[in-house]
Amino acid sequence: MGIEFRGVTKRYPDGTVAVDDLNLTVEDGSITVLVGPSGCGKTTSLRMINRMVEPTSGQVLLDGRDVRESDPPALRRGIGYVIQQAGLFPHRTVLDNVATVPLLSGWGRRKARARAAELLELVGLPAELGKRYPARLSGGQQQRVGVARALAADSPVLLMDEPFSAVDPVVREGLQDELLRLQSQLGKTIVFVTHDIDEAVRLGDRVAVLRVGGRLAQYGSPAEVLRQPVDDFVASFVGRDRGYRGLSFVDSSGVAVEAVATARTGEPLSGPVVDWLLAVNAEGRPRGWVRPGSTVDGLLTEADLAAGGSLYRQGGPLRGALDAALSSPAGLGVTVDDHGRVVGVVTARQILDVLEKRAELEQGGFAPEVP
Ligand SMILES: Nc1ncnc2c1ncn2[C@@H]1O[C@H](COP(=O)(O)OP(=O)(O)OP(=O)(O)O)[C@@H](O)[C@H]1O
Repeated sequence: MGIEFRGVTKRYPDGTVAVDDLNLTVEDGSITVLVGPSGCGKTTSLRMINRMVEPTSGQVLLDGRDVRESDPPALRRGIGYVIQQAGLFPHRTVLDNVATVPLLSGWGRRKARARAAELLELVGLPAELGKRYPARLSGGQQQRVGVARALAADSPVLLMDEPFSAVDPVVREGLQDELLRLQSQLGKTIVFVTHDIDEAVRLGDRVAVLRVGGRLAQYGSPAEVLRQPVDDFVASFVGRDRGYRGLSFVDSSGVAVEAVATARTGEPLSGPVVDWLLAVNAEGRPRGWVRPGSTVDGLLTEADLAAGGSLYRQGGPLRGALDAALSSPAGLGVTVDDHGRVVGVVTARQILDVLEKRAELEQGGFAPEVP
């Protein structure tokens, strides 16, 4: 179910123009992220979709129909909505929180609770948490309940207003992964508001960058926004290391992975260590590096190793490959397969060469060879 903003302006009674002539199409089944600094009109835009805020002029269309044709309470019941700090009812159990919308929609109590239990499982919460009150959950768990509650409407549209901003960065990453996993199963039309550009590029199929005054600055894929910001505002908003972060959207299959000398932990070394040796365990998974010139008495153990850098999956994003190379004590980024076994290594130099070639092609210097 697509959403379209057509020339939408919102002027609050005190004269504040929160959203100024917004034109934006949210594709069916995609995640569109509204991102921008505080006060740029993200929340106002989101709330005009479910009529919690009415536009001063222009139209918001849901599946081609002006939302003003729908009765607001019915419209809101049919659109999932998740807010910061989950907004759970404190005096209802987790299960009853999630069952709220099905109950409001006239489901019987048993059926609504059964559905709520399924949804808790779907968002990765153990069933026994259903009996608790929200105050007895961690922040991350509360957010999951908030997501489960929004999914209970079983609507094709989900509005999410800074749903993960109150939790710490590690929990937030987990919640983001979970949302992407759910989305790959459910294929909802999601409009997600955040002020965090990293979150925006991680989650969004498309990213709308808004500037203060409620004007759309740029609307495009995460890669476009990072690599081709339309102006200084977008460039500074997406940040200084946007070039590096843009590598998240380039796959590393063009980088030739080279063989690496390895040694097994738990076995003796076969001779003097001249070059860096990658230590692997019996399953072929990397454990760290043996420095050149090291001597090992008896069997190679973890205590003999320099800690390894980050690993990256073969063919995964270039950002991971470059990070693996830069964080490796040997200057060699370790490539692993889907089972975590060593495939080989790459250097930062190889990665930069691939990037330079791409840039030349993109600038139209050379046409790609057609076999
Ligand atoms: N009810 C209101 N009355 C008057 N002005 C409002 C009202 N709600 C929001 N505003 C103003 O409209 C502008 C946009 O607010 P909005 O909450 O949509 O922005 P936002 O991008 O979501 O901000 P934040 O990231 O800080 O939540 C701000 O200047 C805000 O102060």
